[in-house]
Amino acid sequence: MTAIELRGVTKEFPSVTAVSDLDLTVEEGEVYGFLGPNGAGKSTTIDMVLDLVRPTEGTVTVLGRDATADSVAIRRRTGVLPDGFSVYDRLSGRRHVEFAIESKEADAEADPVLERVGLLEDADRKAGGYSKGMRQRLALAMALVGEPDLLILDEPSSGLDPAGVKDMREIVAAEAARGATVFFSSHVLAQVEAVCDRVGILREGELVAEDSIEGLREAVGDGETLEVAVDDATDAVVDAVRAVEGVSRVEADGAMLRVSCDPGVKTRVIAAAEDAGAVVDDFHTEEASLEDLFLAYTEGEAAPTGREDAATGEVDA
Ligand SMILES: Nc1ncnc2c1ncn2[C@@H]1O[C@H](COP(=O)(O)OP(=O)(O)OP(=O)(O)O)[C@@H](O)[C@H]1O
Repeated sequence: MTAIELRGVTKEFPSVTAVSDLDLTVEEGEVYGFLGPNGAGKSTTIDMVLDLVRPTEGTVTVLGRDATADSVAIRRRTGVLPDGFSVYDRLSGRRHVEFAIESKEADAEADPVLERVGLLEDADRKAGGYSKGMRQRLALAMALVGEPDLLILDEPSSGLDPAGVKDMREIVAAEAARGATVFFSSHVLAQVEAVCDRVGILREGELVAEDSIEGLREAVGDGETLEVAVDDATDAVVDAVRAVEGVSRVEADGAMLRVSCDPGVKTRVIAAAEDAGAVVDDFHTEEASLEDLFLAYTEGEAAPTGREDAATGEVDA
């Protein structure tokens, strides 16, 4: 069974098409990162999965059920951490979790889940006095109630300090290990890289890439940057390196050369620099960061070749 399946889903608002003919499949047990720039249609997609918004066209199936017809049953097996969660100021943290237990009719106690998110000591305080990070931990606690089959986390690390981000990452890993599916939308790309098996990148309502991070790196192609520390990055050295086959770009910053090149031409780059009179002190390669990949897929003409294949999921990981 797939956890989330969208087929030909379009959502038109009066002035904008937020999601356009979207096909998306999230397998059971998968941690799926959902990325895209502002306004790409991520929240609208999540809202359709949760039946808060109805598609103009297409079908949404969640945990094997129709998202519209069976929304109550789906909600009972789904934990949601919404973007911009607001607390009931006068209720305690514990009361919030109890409320989640009651509304899901879960056979669960509040304290273990409060402890899991690090809020047990503050559980009896009014949530109105919680810090932003504490509110986010509370939202996560409510999402975790009743061991849901599907966790939908919209910007889960928002407002969390580094310790909170680490806790959240460990909780996502533990939930996945227990067999839950996690659908994770985020702008914090390092988070996505750390926890997700696969990512989908949405752009103007369409899925422009879907693969493992590794697969996306390969699809982008020239994902490698070689940093070479030399005694003196003269014009002659830069020109010699630029002339090496497989080098697409060279930047000189003081005594540091940054070389964008195909994998496998490293040795020739170093040799060319030395032949041109440079003394190479040190070198190392950097893989394309997720930021680089994200920009490559979402910014205008810079979209990489292979994107069309990636969009149909045909790029091998
Ligand atoms: N209720 C609505 N009425 C009209 N337009 C809407 C509505 N909800 C969303 N939109 C529009 O649909 C498009 C997609 O918005 P959406 O909130 O889904 O994007 P997003 O990827 O979640 O963005 P962000 O990262 O900024 O939260 C935007 O152009 C937005 O203005």
